[in-house]
Amino acid sequence: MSSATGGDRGLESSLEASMSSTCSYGSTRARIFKIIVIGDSNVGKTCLTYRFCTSYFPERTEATIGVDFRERSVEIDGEKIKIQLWDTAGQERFRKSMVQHYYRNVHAVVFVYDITNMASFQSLPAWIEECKQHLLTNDVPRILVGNKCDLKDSIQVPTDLAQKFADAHSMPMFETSAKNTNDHVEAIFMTLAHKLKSHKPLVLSQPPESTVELNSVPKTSFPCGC
Ligand SMILES: Nc1nc2c(ncn2[C@@H]2O[C@H](COP(=O)(O)OP(=O)(O)OP(=O)(O)O)[C@@H](O)[C@H]2O)c(=O)[nH]1
Ligand SMILES: [Mg+2]
Repeated sequence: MSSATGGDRGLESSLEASMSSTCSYGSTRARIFKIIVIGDSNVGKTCLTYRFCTSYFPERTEATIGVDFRERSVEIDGEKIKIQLWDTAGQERFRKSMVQHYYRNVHAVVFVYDITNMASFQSLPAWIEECKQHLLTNDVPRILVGNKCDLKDSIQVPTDLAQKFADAHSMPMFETSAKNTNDHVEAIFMTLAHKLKSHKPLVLSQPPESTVELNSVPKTSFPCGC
């Protein structure tokens, strides 16, 4: 895992380098998909990305400062793909200087809210607006994830409300728990990876923005299984 905070030129350069769209596995080139994970502080972005990339739930997390990267290589239909998750800071003071980097060459966006925290759900329009302001069009696949569904007694955001919101924004919606081992975290990111993989780049050696053509996301849902 690597991380970056604002003001560090070295890290900024490595950030730019990490944005290339392919990497080598021996003689094979693998496509890299950059997925940004955004949402309010404390919703569980770091835990979700950990769960997918390491299979573990971190016992203790600190508020993310700037952005952390986690990667996982997967094989889909015989093709090696690198999924690069950008775990962004939810706190305004920890994200300001890095925001312009998040949105460059993004292949997909994961919006996260906490199902036990209505305010985190109500913040979603602001996160969507921020994406718009950074010129992310609706062609970039986006999914909505309600986290912490293991906390059944504290639910504040009903599934049907979240589903309506997701439908209104043409996003698939998933409820999950980074804490529970069998709560779809793997399936959620793999669904996204399948979607990205099915969009063949036009020319592999071009920069990502001109090589990946992405279609709009169908309406699907994946409510909490716990
Ligand atoms: N019960 C439960 N707690 C969770 C879950 N996911 C995260 N948490 C807890 O929620 C708190 C915040 O988790 P983080 O992953 O650090 O939140 P974040 O969204 O990355 O926060 P920022 O980095 O500040 O933006 C931690 O105490 C986690 O242990 C979950 O699925 N269930
Ligand atoms: Mg975090």
